[in-house]
Amino acid sequence: MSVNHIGGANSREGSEFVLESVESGRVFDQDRAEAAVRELLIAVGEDPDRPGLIDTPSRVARAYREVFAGLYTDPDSVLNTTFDEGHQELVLVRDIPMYSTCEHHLVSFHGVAHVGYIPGSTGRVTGLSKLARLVDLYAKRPQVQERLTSQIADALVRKLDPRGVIVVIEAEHLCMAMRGIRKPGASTTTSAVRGLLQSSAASRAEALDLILRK
Ligand SMILES: Nc1nc2c(ncn2[C@@H]2O[C@H](COP(=O)(O)OP(=O)(O)OP(=O)(O)O)[C@@H](O)[C@H]2O)c(=O)[nH]1
Ligand SMILES: [Zn+2]
Repeated sequence: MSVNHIGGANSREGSEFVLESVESGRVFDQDRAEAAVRELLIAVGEDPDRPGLIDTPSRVARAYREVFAGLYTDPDSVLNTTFDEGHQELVLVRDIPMYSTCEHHLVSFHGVAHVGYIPGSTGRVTGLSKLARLVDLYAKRPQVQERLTSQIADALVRKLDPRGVIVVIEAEHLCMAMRGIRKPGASTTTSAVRGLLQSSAASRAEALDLILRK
């Protein structure tokens, strides 16, 4: 058996990879997930043995494994590539497509994330793609939008020691669109600001202007 923190600690004790949750230490269990989906189909009044559904439990289990892949990845491993550019101003990646899963209803909320930071005194920066990887990692967990936003900001603070961080997420929650209150098109915006982008209204306004500019 081996434990795989994708992109992180990766030990091999056999031929099979086991995905272990970074937070809980529990592993992804394909058989258990399949059994649970089969039970759910029965519970809603379906016949899981009819031809159209026969492969659905294993398919859904594999899909969940992918949708929750961020549980098995160490966030600190994502920002391991850093380089000193001496850059002291804002670095901002806008409109990063984001798909996450609402932990209350296990349906998608999706939209875009904007991630920016002002490097620390050393001017150390990270690869631009790493910002999108960080969004992906935290999005691919059972989430609420507020926590997702904060976790991205806090990981950047931890790893880059920046002067400031700003994360803004705009998303539509399918649990509000396809059921419940049924308000398709309603959009939720959350932000997390740290350091200079929290303490300086002028710096924050400048960053927000760049983020929200169409
Ligand atoms: N703050 C926050 N709320 C969320 C998020 N995702 C879903 N929710 C809300 O979580 C709440 C769960 O409320 P409950 O009353 O326990 O569940 P429910 O009966 O299904 O609620 P309704 O969706 O209003 O039908 C709902 O109001 C959802 O809109 C999120 O990311 N952040
Ligand atoms: Zn929900």
